[in-house]
Amino acid sequence: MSRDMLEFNEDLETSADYLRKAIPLMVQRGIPPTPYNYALWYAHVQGLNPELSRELLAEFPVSGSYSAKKSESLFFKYFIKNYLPNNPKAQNLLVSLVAQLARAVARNLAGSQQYGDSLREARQILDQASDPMLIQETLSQLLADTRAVEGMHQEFQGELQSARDEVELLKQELARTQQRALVDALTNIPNRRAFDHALLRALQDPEPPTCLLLLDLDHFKQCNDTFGHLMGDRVLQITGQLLADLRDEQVFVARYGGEEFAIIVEGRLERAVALAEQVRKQVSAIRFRQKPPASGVGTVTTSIGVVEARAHERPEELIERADRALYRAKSAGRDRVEVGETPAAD
Ligand SMILES: Nc1nc2c(ncn2[C@@H]2O[C@H](COP(=O)(O)OP(=O)(O)OP(=O)(O)O)[C@@H](O)[C@H]2O)c(=O)[nH]1
Repeated sequence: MSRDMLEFNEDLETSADYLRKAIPLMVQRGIPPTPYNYALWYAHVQGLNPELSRELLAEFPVSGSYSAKKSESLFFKYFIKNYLPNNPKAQNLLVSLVAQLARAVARNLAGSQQYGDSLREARQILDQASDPMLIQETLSQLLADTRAVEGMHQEFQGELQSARDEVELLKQELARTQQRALVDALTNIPNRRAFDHALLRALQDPEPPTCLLLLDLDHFKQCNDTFGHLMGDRVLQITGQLLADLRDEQVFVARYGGEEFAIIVEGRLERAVALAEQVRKQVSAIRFRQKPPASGVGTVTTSIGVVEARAHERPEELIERADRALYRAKSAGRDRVEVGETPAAD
């Protein structure tokens, strides 16, 4: 989870406790109970985002004056923009959820205040009353008020529960969005962005060594020109599927872009080279047909550059070396695997 993310997965008791802590802080500063403000101060007492807390306390000191604009911009910064990037559906859901919760809290607060008043009133009467009828009446009234407030709290708990359910739906929606952002739409395998993350992660751990394979389909322009762009897409999909079938704990595959693919192997160079040879052969075995009335059968080959990472090598350096090896494979006639300089060459 990025440190910008705010999570709301506490149980009912804890969330009610957070609200109880947030409200006096808002009252102290004369902050109106708007949805934005509830969300901000709730997140502050939750204490999970020190940056938000710092900024909130700096913008709204006890003696300072309230500004709706400032509060709105903080809400957008910490909730909408960072929490749900590029997902208007989830953003709208979140806004309506906060508004709904704020209404529930306001109702609950007003009810509690009324109950407090009726308790005080009852106490005054009981302190002075000597008439048993009046005492009886006051106690009955108190009992009725207590029941009413109990009911109201139950309703509030129900509203908190339904808010929790909605937050759960929002989280699932967010997870789906994040997942979609990491998958290539045509081949359904991880995309360049996912590859960047995976390579960075792999390089952080020196053991086992990390190898990188860069694959580029040969003369793919010609394939598109002869068989049509749709068939070209199909070839990319088949290649993606073929690579996906190679995946295991140590092998990560991705569409690197266009007609290029990448494979990260967490293991020795020998294993990576063997895998590259296997892929090269499998790709060259792919057959595809022109649409009737044409009857040509197409084949495709691939050139592959393979390198093993050096100690502390940065991703861009490793990619650059794999790219150089790939370029050599192309220059040497294509449909071949070229291995970059080994770590020992340094
Ligand atoms: N069908 C299809 N073609 C694509 C896609 N992405 C890139 N291409 C095509 O891939 C071709 C790549 O061509 P070039 O970079 O000239 O390379 P090449 O023809 O493969 O030749 P070499 O790499 O030198 O062997 C271009 O014609 C692109 O239009 C895609 O998603 N679908």
